[in-house]
Amino acid sequence: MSAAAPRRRDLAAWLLRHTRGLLAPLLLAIVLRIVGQLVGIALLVVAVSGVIRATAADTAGAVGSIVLPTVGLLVGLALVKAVLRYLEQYSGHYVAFSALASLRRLFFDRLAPQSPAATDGAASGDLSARATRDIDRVEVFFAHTLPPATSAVVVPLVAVVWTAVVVDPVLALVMLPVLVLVVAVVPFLSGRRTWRATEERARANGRIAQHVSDSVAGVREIVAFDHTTERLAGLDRLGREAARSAERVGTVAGVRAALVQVVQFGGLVVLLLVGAARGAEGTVGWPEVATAIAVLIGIAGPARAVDGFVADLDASFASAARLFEVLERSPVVSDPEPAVAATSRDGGAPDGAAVRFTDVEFTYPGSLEPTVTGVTWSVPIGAHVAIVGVSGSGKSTLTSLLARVWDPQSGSVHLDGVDLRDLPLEDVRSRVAIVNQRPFVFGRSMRENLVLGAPDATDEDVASALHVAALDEVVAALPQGLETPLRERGARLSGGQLQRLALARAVITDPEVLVLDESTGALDPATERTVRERLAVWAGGRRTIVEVTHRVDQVMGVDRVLVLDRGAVVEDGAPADLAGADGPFAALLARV
Ligand SMILES: Nc1ncnc2c1ncn2[C@@H]1O[C@H](COP(=O)(O)OP(=O)(O)OP(=O)(O)O)[C@@H](O)[C@H]1O
Repeated sequence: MSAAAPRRRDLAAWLLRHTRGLLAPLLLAIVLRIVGQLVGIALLVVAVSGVIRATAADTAGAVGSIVLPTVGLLVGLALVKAVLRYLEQYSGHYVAFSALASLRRLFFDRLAPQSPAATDGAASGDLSARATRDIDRVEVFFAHTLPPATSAVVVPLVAVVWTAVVVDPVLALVMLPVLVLVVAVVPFLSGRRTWRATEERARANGRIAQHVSDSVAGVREIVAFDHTTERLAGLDRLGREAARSAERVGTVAGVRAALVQVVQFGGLVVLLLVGAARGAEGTVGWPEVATAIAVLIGIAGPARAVDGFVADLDASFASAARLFEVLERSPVVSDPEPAVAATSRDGGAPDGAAVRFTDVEFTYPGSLEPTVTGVTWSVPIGAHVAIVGVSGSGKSTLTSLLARVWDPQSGSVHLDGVDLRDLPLEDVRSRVAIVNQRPFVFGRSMRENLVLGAPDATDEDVASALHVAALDEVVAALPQGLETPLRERGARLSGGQLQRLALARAVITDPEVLVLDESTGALDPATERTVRERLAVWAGGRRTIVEVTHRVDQVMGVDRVLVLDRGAVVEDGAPADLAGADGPFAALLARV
């Protein structure tokens, strides 16, 4: 994760930077709110002054001539306030939801190049919580922070200045400390502790999301191994942790809200006493005192908004910090700078190698030992090579380096004579296709899953890919054929069908290099034979196939075999030669 936790000021600047285009509607929301709240105070003042003037009138006619225009003015102000409120809410939420949409886009945009470091085997539940719940929480920052924060300062100030000028400066002076306490002091009491508890609550919620998503994904194992009680106990424990931090946040928020009330009502009492004293001196009359009280009551709501949003704002910043962590992480691999034009497949390496590893060394982040060490190896264009070796010897890692999922710390990997780091990533992705051990399918139709990497594929391309993967007959037997809906993770497919779909999905992209990472292991021997034969026809000596497998007996027909042991090449040659030698490959064969 990121080195240092960002400060709130940095987070606010960061959020605004990513949503710069929304500043105009945000400003509009602020202005509308300020004007609307001033109109609200005016409503109170007009009503109070109307009542005072009416009580002073001595005839029914005089009362009517005061009340009727006052009521008319009140109705007019109320309508204006209602329209302003609607427009403020509209623009505020327009800003908030547009900001959320762009943060969501940004989240996936930044996450993709961090894969697999940030995603593999990692907290997918926690990541989902960040992409949904945390982004939603940031809404508070846009819709419920800047407008109320600005109006909480501006509206009371305007009202107090108006009181000083129009009503009485001493009464206005009494209001000032109340405002300072309510807007600038009480809401920030115990801020650091609450912020820490809020951050902890956000992290605890992330852990709960992770626990639940693991439990759902692993429900079969949980039931099979009778692990339900332990999972529930784990969930309870996480729930209690989240509740403890929520309680700390809630307690402080409650105390602060009570203090704000005390200060505001205390202010009213003081204003009344000062007003009475000045009334007794004859400096001001009761109408002025009543007007000042109306103003203080009118600004109570806008001023209290600061305390109202501070707790939510903490939660919003805690969520923003969790987003920041993901969005600002460096990508694992990135495009070359300046961008290099994609090389054509006719360019070719001078030595005719489709793939060349030169003294490659690679250590996973956080690992102490290198997983791949000193690997020098090349694969001729059009060859079918196999990588074998015991479990954990680094076979899959080697294919990840070949597809530039990772970059080696030293040495280089060349595709058609060009260092992978000098090729645009898009180019590498389109020229090298990997079929993983655990392919993922989306909850869409079989066709949509098949053409994932080749959205413009024709029916002919689809039919040919299905044929290579020996999936044509399977699809033909399905009542809905290719339109058969699949469930996420391929729940409606057998393991072998899933592998063949993944193979067809790679073949249809017409890659130069096809990497098969134990991707036929779930096929029955007859189907596997068919797939191998068809793949050979498809490759036609032009496309290169790199296959990782444990089934060493199946690789006797390939052109070359690379034997890995603890990340190093221990043998490299034609399978028949290696089988005849008394080396590691022969030893692996003997174990079959
Ligand atoms: N993302 C990762 N982070 C840290 N270590 C990893 C990661 N992926 C794999 N490893 C480690 O690297 C080593 C080689 O793993 P790799 O998957 O490349 O081996 P393999 O030969 O393909 O194994 P298998 O035949 O079991 O699939 C293992 O010790 C593994 O634990």
